[in-house]
Amino acid sequence: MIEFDQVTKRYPGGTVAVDDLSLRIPSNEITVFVGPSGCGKTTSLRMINRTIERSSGVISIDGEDINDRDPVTLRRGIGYVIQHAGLFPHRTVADNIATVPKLLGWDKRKARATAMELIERVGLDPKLADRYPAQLSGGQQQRVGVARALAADPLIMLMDEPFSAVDPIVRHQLQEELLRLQRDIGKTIVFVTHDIDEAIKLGDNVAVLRVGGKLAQFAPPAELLANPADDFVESFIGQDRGYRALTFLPAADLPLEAVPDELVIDADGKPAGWRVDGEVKPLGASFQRSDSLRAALDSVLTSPVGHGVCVDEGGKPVGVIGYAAFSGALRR
Ligand SMILES: Nc1ncnc2c1ncn2[C@@H]1O[C@H](COP(=O)(O)OP(=O)(O)OP(=O)(O)O)[C@@H](O)[C@H]1O
Repeated sequence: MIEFDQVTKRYPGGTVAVDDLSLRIPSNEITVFVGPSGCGKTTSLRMINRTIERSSGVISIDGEDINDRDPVTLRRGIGYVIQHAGLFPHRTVADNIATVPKLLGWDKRKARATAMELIERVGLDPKLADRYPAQLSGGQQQRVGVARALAADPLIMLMDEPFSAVDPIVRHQLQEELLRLQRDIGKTIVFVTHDIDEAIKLGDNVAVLRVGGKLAQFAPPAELLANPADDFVESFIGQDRGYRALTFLPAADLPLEAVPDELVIDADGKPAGWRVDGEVKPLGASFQRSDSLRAALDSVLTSPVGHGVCVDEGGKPVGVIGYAAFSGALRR
């Protein structure tokens, strides 16, 4: 766990970039710092690896004050990914990735083998290993940046707007890959973005900061969407928060109604459609208990009779729901 305890950063000249910040960043999860430009996100992030020194308060990692650690060793144990990847232009992809292993004195063969393994892990073609950064697309460069940060197998990864400089489609892919990668590696990731949608998509927890470096709210995405702490958080989240919250809430608690006779069941016991005025109409989408409320609502919206079908893992119907099931869903 990384803990901020009443941390303040005052730059020479008097700007208070971070003001009395206290929060606990859980291990093995993604925590996102989000907020408008100048609210102190980068400053907060960089105080963790001491590339910026705090003015007061304490930042600790697993209970140990980071100021008691040697900054160089501290930094080697913390991966760091920035916008535009920040790759060394005169080093190949493999050599860029092997930067920290080499600094740590690994032999060449081991460093190369680790680089090749990471190239595949972040979804890059191994043929790119001997290219230079300028010969890669923006999205590929970011993947190399992530691979480089992972090379020494750090417990913590700091990511500062890593996906901001690529187009929306590549950005979406990189976000998906980060989530996939994180399911395997389970690092403690602190991620900075100004994009609330990115924060909600990636974060297990989201810290919303306001200008002046004050924490406005620290909560999981579903909680943020359902219960914004104040008007600032609400307006920062933007429109459709009720609808967006459905993605994070489980369908498991929805009250199911009995399967009605109008549901047509095929020879395998699976739902095949709805009988409406003597005709069989297509079923629409079905959902499982383990899906989100969004999937459940989709099943209602796509049903010809306004009833979504809940199926078990074998695809057999266990009950149905109507629109009324969603009333008050966010207030539970
Ligand atoms: N080296 C510095 N010297 C003086 N003031 C600074 C310095 N670095 C940042 N600041 C100021 O501190 C405040 C917070 O900056 P910071 O870069 O942490 O914000 P941010 O939320 O990451 O912004 P952005 O989204 O625009 O990158 C800003 O007002 C900024 O101008």
